[in-house]
Amino acid sequence: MTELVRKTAAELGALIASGETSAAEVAQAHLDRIAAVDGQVNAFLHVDRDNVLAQARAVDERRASGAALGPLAGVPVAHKDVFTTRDLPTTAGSRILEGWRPPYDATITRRLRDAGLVILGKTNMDEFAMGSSTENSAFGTTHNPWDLTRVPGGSSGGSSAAVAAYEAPLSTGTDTGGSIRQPAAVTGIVGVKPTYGGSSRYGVIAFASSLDTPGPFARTVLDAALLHEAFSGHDEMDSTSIDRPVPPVVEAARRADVAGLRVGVVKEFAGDGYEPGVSARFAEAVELLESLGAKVVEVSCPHFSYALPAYYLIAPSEASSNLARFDAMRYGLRVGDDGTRSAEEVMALTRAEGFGPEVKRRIMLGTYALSSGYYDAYYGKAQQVRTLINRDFESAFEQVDVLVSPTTPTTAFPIGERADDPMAMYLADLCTIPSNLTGNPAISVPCGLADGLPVGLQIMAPVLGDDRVYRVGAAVERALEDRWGGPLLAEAPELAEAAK
Ligand SMILES: NC(=O)C[C@H](N)C(=O)O
Repeated sequence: MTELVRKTAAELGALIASGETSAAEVAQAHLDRIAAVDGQVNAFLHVDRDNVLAQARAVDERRASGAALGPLAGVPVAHKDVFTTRDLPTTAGSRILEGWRPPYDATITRRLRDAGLVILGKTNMDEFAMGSSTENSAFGTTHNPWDLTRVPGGSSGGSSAAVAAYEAPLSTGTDTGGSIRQPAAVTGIVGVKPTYGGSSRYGVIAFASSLDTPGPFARTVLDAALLHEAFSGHDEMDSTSIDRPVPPVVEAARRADVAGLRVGVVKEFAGDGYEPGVSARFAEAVELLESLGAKVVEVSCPHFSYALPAYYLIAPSEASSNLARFDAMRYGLRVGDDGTRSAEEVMALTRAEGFGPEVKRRIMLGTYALSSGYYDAYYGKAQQVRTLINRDFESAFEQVDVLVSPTTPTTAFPIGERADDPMAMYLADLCTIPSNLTGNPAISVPCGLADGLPVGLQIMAPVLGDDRVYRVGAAVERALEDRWGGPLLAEAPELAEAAK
């Protein structure tokens, strides 16, 4: 592994800006790393080497011609395969979109291109972002770089694995119920769910539109903040985009202090179902915050226990509506269209073959929850629970500045362990779902190892208080790195590199 792929995005940006290295060299180093390890990790679904090098050379030319470029110009980024890219396929991990080439870029894709970031490729994911392990991808499972027999989390597991395996310094994901924070936690990296509406959903293939939130993955809190800042800001193409200044996340990540901050420990997120190693690392992180000058109190959020069941009514309901667009006429797969069948028959055959079992399960759940006679009992009730969870957050944030919990109750589980047990899979998002239901920002930062596997600390803040999660996350990162003598990821076993 070359030194270049171990650098942070901030370091790479500075090295490229000073001319010590070029965007082309950085891109080549990452392409070599992908070639050497992705056969084992399977983080990427699409990589177009020539296109990567052409993008990098174009950035080097822009710089040579004196163009003013941002701090991440020339730095590679990998996109979850749910962001449309006009020069690469976009499948959302589904057979139904296999081979689809979007005619346009998502706003986030376009903004990062304009800022000079180089798109390395598209990463694997659970089909339509439904899952917590990437095992629901139609294109094979991604492996956790810490232990290749385990999952990298999900649904954005390709993006977390790519960053943890040094195949990319930065990646994007989407978090509907935890799909950025949970994979970040179990691969020992940083992942952020911004405030809902703070990151554009335009060109992001929709799962549950009132919950879907694009966000960054990185190996440091500062890198995540730099990426967050680079793609954020109001987007008139997304009707739920917030027209307010972007919270000062980079400044907050540099500030990295917690003195005088009030930190609330969520009482409901402990006990049965939490691995002892996860609870122990979490308790130590809370002590650390106290030793850094934070005032720690326990806070009760009584309705958080209903978040998971409410989510599994709301998210499938929205999905059943959003996924109706895959009708065999407009995009991707078309099965049985031999001139003898009606459009309805072709649609039914295509959807039966094109969607995997988890997607079908959710379409059925959602269609049922929205059906006449059941709507008020299920969907309507779940929306009321959402209001109660929002009130829990509001009253908590009258007492404290941030809330903390473990990101997910367990470390990375073995591939196959939960594949046939959807309920066990859903529990991975127990602690992350409340902030999706209400739009609050939250981060996961590494807080240690349990039996050799990474544990994540979740920090949640009030809506539009994204800077606060970066400030506290960076303080924890700095203090733990001082204690450990370096980043947690340095503890990960080296992956064997395939010969060229
Ligand atoms: N997509 C997500 O953010 C969450 C979740 N694991 C789900 O399956 O719905």
